[in-house]
Amino acid sequence: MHLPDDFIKQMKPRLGEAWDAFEAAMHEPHTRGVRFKQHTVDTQLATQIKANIPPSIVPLLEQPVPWTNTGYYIDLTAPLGKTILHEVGAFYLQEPSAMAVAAAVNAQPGEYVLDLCAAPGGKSTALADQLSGKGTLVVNEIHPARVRILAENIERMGVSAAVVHNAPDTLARAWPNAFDAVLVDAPCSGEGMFRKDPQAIAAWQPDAPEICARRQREILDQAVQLLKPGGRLIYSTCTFNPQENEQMMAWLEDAHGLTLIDLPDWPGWTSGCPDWADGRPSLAFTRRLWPHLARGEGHFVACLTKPGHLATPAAKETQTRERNDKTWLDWLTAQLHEIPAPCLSPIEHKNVLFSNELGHLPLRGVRVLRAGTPLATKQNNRYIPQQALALRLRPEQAKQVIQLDASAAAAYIRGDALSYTGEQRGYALVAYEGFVLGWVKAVAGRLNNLYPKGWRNSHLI
Ligand SMILES: C[S@@+](CC[C@H](N)C(=O)[O-])C[C@H]1O[C@@H](n2cnc3c(N)ncnc32)[C@H](O)[C@@H]1O
Repeated sequence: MHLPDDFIKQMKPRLGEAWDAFEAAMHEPHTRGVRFKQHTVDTQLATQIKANIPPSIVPLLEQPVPWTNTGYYIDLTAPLGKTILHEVGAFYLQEPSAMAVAAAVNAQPGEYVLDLCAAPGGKSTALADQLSGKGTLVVNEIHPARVRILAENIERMGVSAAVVHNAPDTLARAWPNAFDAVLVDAPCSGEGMFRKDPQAIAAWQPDAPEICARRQREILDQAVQLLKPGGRLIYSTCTFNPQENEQMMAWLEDAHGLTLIDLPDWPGWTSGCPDWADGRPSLAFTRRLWPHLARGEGHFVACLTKPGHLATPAAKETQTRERNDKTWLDWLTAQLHEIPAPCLSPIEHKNVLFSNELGHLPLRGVRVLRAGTPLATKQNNRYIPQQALALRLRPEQAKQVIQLDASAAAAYIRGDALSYTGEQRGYALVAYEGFVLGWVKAVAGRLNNLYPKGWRNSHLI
């Protein structure tokens, strides 16, 4: 790997004595990580978390990522992306330093949270875990192809969120002062991706930091409008230069009157460098991960508050066709012990019921890819459950659950019918190692496989 000459020219004088260690680390192999769903975790202690992870995955884990309680380092060759459990959203493969961003957001159940630059969804899926189904999570992506990948990951990970597809200024016009927390995981010059992705090196130009900074200022102008007074703006990049980091935060404090607040001292992270901007002490409240100081590719994270006090949400503006429909509620109650709140009053579109994840946010003026996840298809007043509903559920939430072993789980994901000697009849969830795989319809002697045809796969382990 050859670092761009102009990158060396820019960074070497800044890093001074630390340059040699940084350069040596940039020639080491990159790091790789996996983040488990919060609901697999019933303790804060990393050593005990492992006990709640699917047994077949445990041997593939190295040590915990120290700044999160749900992440582990994994070997570059660990085939986690090819497993059945990855397919059904038991975990998300994520670059370890990126895992700190959700910790900085620290979303609280009940909050309105916006992930403004969300695709492919690494941080969105972590924010959803923090909200644990209580609150409103909106994930936005401007790029048409990337928003589809985001929606797929939201569905695969069983996330309670609305997926929207807009430029930030459109959202700011539609939803001013609407969010308790807005995450701007900004498009950046990607210097922290150099080890992992040779294309990031090829795409880097000497003026990349300045070009990216211009775009980041435009996004941040809109992000501030979207925040409630007193709300939090979390900003992150995976790049090293100060134009997109400390200098951007100094600009944000001055241009919009926001105030930087101190972030936790995550092990191995350092404070941002005030001297790389105008020396203001508040820049030390930001955090940086350097690859020569901690195991990760590199990240910058900051959290700021908007002046004012958090107020109550704007009045509800109902534009959706909500269904407090008895047949639907009866059907849901017959299937589930515990019904996720957004599933109670779904939105119907072309005979498919979608969970309603937008809370009080009005739909007018916003391009919505999915107001929620598909729950069921309606056919002659009967409901056929959708895969996305299954993936939102924990096995214990359903009235009928059939546990599968590894070979039956593989057969299910392939799309095979499964023989069955049990007593359950009708729709049931099938689960493997504590995670829901999908729906079956149990009849005498057989489980009819409802795993969607387009998802079936014979090559998973
Ligand atoms: C660093 S990536 C986000 C990664 C994501 N948060 C995750 O954790 O998976 C930045 C995203 O911003 C999007 N983006 C690019 N230009 C944008 C703009 N002008 N406004 C908003 N988002 C933009 C990119 O398409 C990209 O998906």
